[in-house]
Amino acid sequence: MMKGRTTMEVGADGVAVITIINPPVNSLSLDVLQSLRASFDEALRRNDVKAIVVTGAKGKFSGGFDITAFGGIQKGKTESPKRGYVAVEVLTDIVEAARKPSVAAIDGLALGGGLEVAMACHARISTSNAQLGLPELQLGIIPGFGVRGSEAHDLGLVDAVVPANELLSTARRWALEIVERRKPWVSSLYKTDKLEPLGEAREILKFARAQARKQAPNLRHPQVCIDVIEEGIASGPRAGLWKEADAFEELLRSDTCKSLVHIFFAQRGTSKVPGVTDLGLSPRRIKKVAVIGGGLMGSGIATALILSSYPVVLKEVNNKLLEAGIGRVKANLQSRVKKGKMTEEKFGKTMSLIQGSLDYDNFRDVDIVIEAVIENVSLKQQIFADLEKFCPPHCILASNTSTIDLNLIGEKTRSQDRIVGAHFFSPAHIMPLLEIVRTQKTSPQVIVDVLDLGKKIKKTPVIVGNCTGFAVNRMFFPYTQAAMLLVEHGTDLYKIDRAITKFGMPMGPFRLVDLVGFGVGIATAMQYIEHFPDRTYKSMIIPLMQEDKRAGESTRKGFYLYDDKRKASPDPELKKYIEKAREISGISVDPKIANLPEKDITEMIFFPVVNEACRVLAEGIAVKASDLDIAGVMGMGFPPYRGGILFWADMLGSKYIYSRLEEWSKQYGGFFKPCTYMAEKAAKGAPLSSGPMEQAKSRM
Ligand SMILES: C[C@H](O)CC(=O)SCCNC(=O)CCNC(=O)[C@H](O)C(C)(C)COP(=O)(O)OP(=O)(O)OC[C@H]1O[C@@H](n2cnc3c(N)ncnc32)[C@H](O)[C@@H]1OP(=O)(O)O
Repeated sequence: MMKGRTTMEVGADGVAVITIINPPVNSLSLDVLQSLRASFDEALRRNDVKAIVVTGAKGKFSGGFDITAFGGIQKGKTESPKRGYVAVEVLTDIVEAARKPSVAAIDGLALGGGLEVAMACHARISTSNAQLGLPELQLGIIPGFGVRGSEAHDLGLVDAVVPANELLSTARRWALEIVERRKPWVSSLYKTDKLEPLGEAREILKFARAQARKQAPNLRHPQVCIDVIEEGIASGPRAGLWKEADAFEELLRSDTCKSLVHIFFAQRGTSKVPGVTDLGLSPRRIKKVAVIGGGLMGSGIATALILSSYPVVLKEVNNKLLEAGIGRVKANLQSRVKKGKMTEEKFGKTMSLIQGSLDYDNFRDVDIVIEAVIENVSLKQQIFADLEKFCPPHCILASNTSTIDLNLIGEKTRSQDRIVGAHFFSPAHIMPLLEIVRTQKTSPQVIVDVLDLGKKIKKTPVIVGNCTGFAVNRMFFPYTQAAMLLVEHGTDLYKIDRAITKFGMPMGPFRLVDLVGFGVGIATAMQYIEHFPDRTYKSMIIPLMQEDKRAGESTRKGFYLYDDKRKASPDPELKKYIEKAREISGISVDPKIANLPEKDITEMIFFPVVNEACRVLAEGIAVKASDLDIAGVMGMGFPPYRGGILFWADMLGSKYIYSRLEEWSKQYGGFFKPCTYMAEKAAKGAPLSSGPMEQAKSRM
């Protein structure tokens, strides 16, 4: 079956309009490229065609090369096109070198290969809002940036910006004016007016290389991108094109590219949930939201909502707390103003969307309530019973709890079908993940509504089942515990944080505990001790430190010491707490663990996380492995270029991970014991992400 095509219509003015058609984003499949080539051949052959306009159907120029084709090439199922086929043969030798001029008419988007098609034309006309960019670095290939049409005009990337309804007529006229030599006939490939002399260019590239190394030390493709640019500048455009073709072929097969392409589709796949999103339900419109609790989480959630233009009622129990809550929202927005991301006018408008309240009077017309009070079961039960009385019967009742069973929260109501978890990650107006927790009674309509709200406030929603810690906190509880175990057995704690940040996490486990605060750390550890006693590593390090009034960054002392600027530095005093903790647990320093190489540190920290992710998958808490990959990337900052926790694990192989965990569990105890699911996968040499073998008893 053909995957996309182009059409060509020749007008009385002698302009052939070639339209790319491949919904939903007019991506450039090989079929589209073949057809583009055929349309160009025909336009060049026909005597009634003087000039060409290239555009995309339904207001989108093109979203770039067809990413779905990458998977086939990477797995060796489909052949990749001949070396240089796209960039040299089609775009340069047919489009750019054509005897008749072409103009790109760009609306919506021109990304990646889409922008390259536009660049191969001899002029570009765009709408002011069109999105132009080369986002390929995000896929592990080259290169990457993006601008809007009007900015592209300032940069000289497009030649004119016009309203959408004048786009085609302007492009046609422009194309004819090139024929008549009233407008310049420009080949982008040979343009040099923005290039510095070679020596200077090399200095700039050297600087760019250093910057890229600093920002992305684990990534090779940004460096390759710079190599290709240098080749183009030093040896000429065609040499650059061929180097690009070779680099593309190589990078396409890299683990980084495979991981990032996986993340691209996994992210879009989180909102596809069998039995929920395939029932034909449309999301109901949410006009007004209430948030209960103006603490750190509540104020962050309220900020996220008003930033996306939702009117919000923020409820607190007294004036003082209410003022503090609204003050936090204000501070969140002010920080955007300071960074130049928000104008004063927009600040005022956004703040006007929030209304404080001390009672439920303003709850009579809200469509969803998000409760974000402290983690106290009876308090939450009371709130939900009140909500049932004061809110309209259609209103969704959501809780931001990170640990408490939702069935328990809704126990005193008859509204179980509209109770749902909306678990945000702190800071809620910044972190991109939203865990939507459903119980067996939550109605699909409610889930569809919350999914839609999540997307509207620019979160990536992941739907999970109800259990202690849900998906993210549950998968990652062994992250800190493994770190404590290693320290008690002799690894230097700062070495652990260094190894883990080198791996690509935004911060190591100790820096993270400092940030979260020891109070929260101990409270959640208690939950794990209660619910997963067989595999919780109990260390006294944190409680001992807390007794000494060290409670993390907020007290300026935790595993690190913090100065006025929140800069962390190691503290030699920690030794005494670690030694005391060892005394209590009866553990002595193991020379092997004291001298662990970084690779082993990383594995001993992350394989228990993989193990727990397997349990979450086997229990049906997540619908599919890729949802857990996204949850870890968006909620914990697991490096996307490693594809997410289970994707990464599968690259190492289930057998290897299982054997390492087995070995450690014999030496260091049940904390490392591989779960049954992993044992079964390893025995068959099957990928961990392949899902439960028997129908898992779904907890959703
Ligand atoms: C040779 C070149 O250098 C190589 C390349 O061109 S590589 C490709 C470069 N292009 C990109 O990276 C763009 C990737 N796409 C995007 O950023 C976004 O999808 C977008 C901005 C185009 C649209 O975003 P949005 O409107 O939010 O819709 P979104 O849900 O992301 O996409 C809609 C659908 O189009 C698909 N899609 C988007 N871009 C695609 C592409 N380039 N190829 C194939 N499918 C694509 C998505 O998978 C999704 O499919 P689904 O409905 O089955 O889930």
